[in-house]
Amino acid sequence: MISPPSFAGESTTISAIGTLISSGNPHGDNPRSRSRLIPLLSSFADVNGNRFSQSVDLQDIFRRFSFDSICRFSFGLDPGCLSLSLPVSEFALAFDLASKLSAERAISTSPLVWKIKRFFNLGSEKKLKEAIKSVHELAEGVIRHKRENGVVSSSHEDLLSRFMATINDDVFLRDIVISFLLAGRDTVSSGLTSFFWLLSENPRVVRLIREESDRVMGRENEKPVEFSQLREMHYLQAAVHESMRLFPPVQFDSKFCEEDDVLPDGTFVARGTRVTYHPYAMGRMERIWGEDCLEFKPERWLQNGVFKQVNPFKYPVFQAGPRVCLGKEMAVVEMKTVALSLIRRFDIQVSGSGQGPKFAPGLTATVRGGLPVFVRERME
Ligand code: HEM
Repeated sequence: MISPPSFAGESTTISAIGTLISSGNPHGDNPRSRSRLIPLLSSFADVNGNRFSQSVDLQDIFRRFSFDSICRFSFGLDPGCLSLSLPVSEFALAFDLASKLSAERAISTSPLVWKIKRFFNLGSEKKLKEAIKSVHELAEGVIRHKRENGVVSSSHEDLLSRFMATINDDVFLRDIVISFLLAGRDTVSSGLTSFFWLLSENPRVVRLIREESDRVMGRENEKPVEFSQLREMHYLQAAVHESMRLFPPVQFDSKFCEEDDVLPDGTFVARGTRVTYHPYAMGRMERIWGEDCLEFKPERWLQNGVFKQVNPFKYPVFQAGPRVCLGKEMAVVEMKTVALSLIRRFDIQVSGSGQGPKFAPGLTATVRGGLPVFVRERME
């Protein structure tokens, strides 16, 4: 039986994430090539620290971060997408294309259209087939690399090694690699991207997060946050949850009914029916969240200053019931650690903000055109 992704323990997760945020050179290679989140954003921040200068696509940076992070955590590999040169990862590109084309299938007017294209190997279906082939080859490469480097039997530190120690089926292992990339990469970067858009519109929330973290960690403390400190930051926890209420990374999700069934409210669902739950719509329903449902208000999650979790069926951002997200805790810890390290260090302003983000079709919410921001060293 494989343990869920939090097997390494939250404090281990934090230290692995911390390496990606600020470290130079974990393997003794060229420090420039291993620059991470803070050095990368510093390179875009205004040198005098007193005005905003060039803009950078924060969504792209977060996608690179979460790709490096999930590869390290799940496969013990480091693709180095956060290097200062912002290298293009073949794996990430093929993966993005396959996700985009799969999502476009779901919104096509009739499944007949893509089925005909697939049959004749035409247009988007031809491209999808090629992208899937690349993803498969690259995922198989990850497994081969681990076998050749002999890390499987000695190290169980990453998830893939754990699977490889007990499972010999290469197709199964390949699908594990792909599932974890899909589940853990774009979701976290999407959550962070929307959070920074909301923060840019709500400086009051930034101020309160800073005040809370200064109280817990000390104003001048530049060390990475510790897990015990993170647990004390109820306002930050509330702000991250509130952000995903309004902008859930998985905006909607469908299931197909295997047998005739009846929903708890008495609705009959025939076998084969597609049933969709919609966290994006639910997060904006007055009936569920009250009259102020469209406001970004972390306080709604606090009772006497303490974060209060809500029923996952009211807030199905991570699904609910037996198929709830296995990486939920890790994802929230990752988001809080990254957000905090940037909020404490930089002032980040979305360029041309005012309009809400517009999303591109995809399996996870992706802002069309990215999230251009200006960065400067923190002023207050
Ligand atoms: C903010 C970040 C995340 C969000 C919003 C999120 C959301 C979700 C949702 C909605 C599902 C259900 C999908 C479905 O039933 O079709 C799911 C499943 C899953 N997630 Fe996450 N996820 C996040 C991050 C992660 C991370 C970082 C990992 C791994 C390290 C992960 C691993 C998984 C796995 C393995 C499943 C499948 C569980 C199963 O089917 O039993 N997730 N996630």
